[in-house]
Amino acid sequence: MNSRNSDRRDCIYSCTKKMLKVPEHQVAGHIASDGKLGPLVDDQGRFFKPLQGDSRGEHEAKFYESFTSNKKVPDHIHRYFPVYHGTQLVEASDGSGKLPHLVLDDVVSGYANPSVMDVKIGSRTWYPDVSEEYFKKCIKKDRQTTTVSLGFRVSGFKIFDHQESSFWRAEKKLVLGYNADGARLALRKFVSSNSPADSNLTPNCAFASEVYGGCNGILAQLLELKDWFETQTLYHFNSCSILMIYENESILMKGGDDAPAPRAQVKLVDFAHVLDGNGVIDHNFLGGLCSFIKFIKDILQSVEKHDETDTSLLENGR
Ligand SMILES: O=P(O)(O)O[C@@H]1[C@@H](OP(=O)(O)O)[C@H](OP(=O)(O)O)[C@H](O)[C@H](OP(=O)(O)O)[C@H]1OP(=O)(O)O
Ligand SMILES: Nc1ncnc2c1ncn2[C@@H]1O[C@H](COP(=O)(O)OP(=O)(O)O)[C@@H](O)[C@H]1O
Repeated sequence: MNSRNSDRRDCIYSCTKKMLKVPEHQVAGHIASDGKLGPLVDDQGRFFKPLQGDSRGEHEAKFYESFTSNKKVPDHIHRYFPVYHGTQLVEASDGSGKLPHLVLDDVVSGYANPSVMDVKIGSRTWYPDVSEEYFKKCIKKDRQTTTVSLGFRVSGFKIFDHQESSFWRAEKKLVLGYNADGARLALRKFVSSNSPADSNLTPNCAFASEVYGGCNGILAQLLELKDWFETQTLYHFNSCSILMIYENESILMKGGDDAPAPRAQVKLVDFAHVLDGNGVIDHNFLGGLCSFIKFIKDILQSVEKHDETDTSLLENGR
């Protein structure tokens, strides 16, 4: 491919003449490659998600409009959602001309080398009144993945590999084939410093305490979300994902004067299937979230146990 063609593929100009690119850190969903329709990002920290057909896009835009102005949602919960900046006509990634896109904050834009994981929450991705065809498609995938058995499934992830100074991306086919052990291993691998590419290595969970643990870590954020989900009856978050993001360079610099915090973040994304809660708890999301939290807690406990054993061996001079 000559460089002009490759420039055309990766860089698309919007109506405002801002350079838009295929997101480097997208880990799941529809991807804007090979002439397909998918999200784009600019260099100002904005994420442009094309409104999907068959009303899903309109539905997601309506959710953001409602959620953004909903005074019943506490401020500390708003921070778990990407900031919404309305919709905008943008040159679509599939070359089909200008299409409406949701304009969102790009939640990974502040990171140089983010590790990112998308986990779809809930023990079912279908919901009442969907078409028979959609129901069948969803239930098939829900049974084939850990959605039914665990109440969540890993949809995709990438890790910044320090040894190689490059990103390692989990293969989508393998990720969708995980059973409970596979999901557990992926969650351990996500916070490990040993080579993700080597499937024979046991993940060392070197970053687990800093990323999953601590008062600002992933677990604390998930627990804050759980608190809200235990009482909120405003929305039902069908087929919605939790994104986990952190930067591991900062952890490796620990102890250094300039060492920044790992900035472990939880964000919720994908609201194409959100329904009104109608005064009913979102049991599907809440149940999945509790199960996911248990997996994260178990990893933290196993790391703490390991550290305690090391300390007692040292104290006993062994
Ligand atoms: O197209 P597929 O089969 O990859 O399915 C998409 C899912 O990919 P998956 O293979 O489960 O990781 C995809 O899941 P992720 O975002 O990858 O977790 C979505 O569920 C997507 O539907 P929607 O945009 O939320 O309405 C799904 O898209 P639709 O097929 O519903 O358009
Ligand atoms: N606001 C955002 N900022 C950065 N990345 C995002 C944002 N929203 C979604 N993503 C990335 O795009 C992926 C797919 O998003 P999603 O909304 O689920 O799309 P789809 O509807 O195609 O499944 C996520 O896994 C994440 O990597």
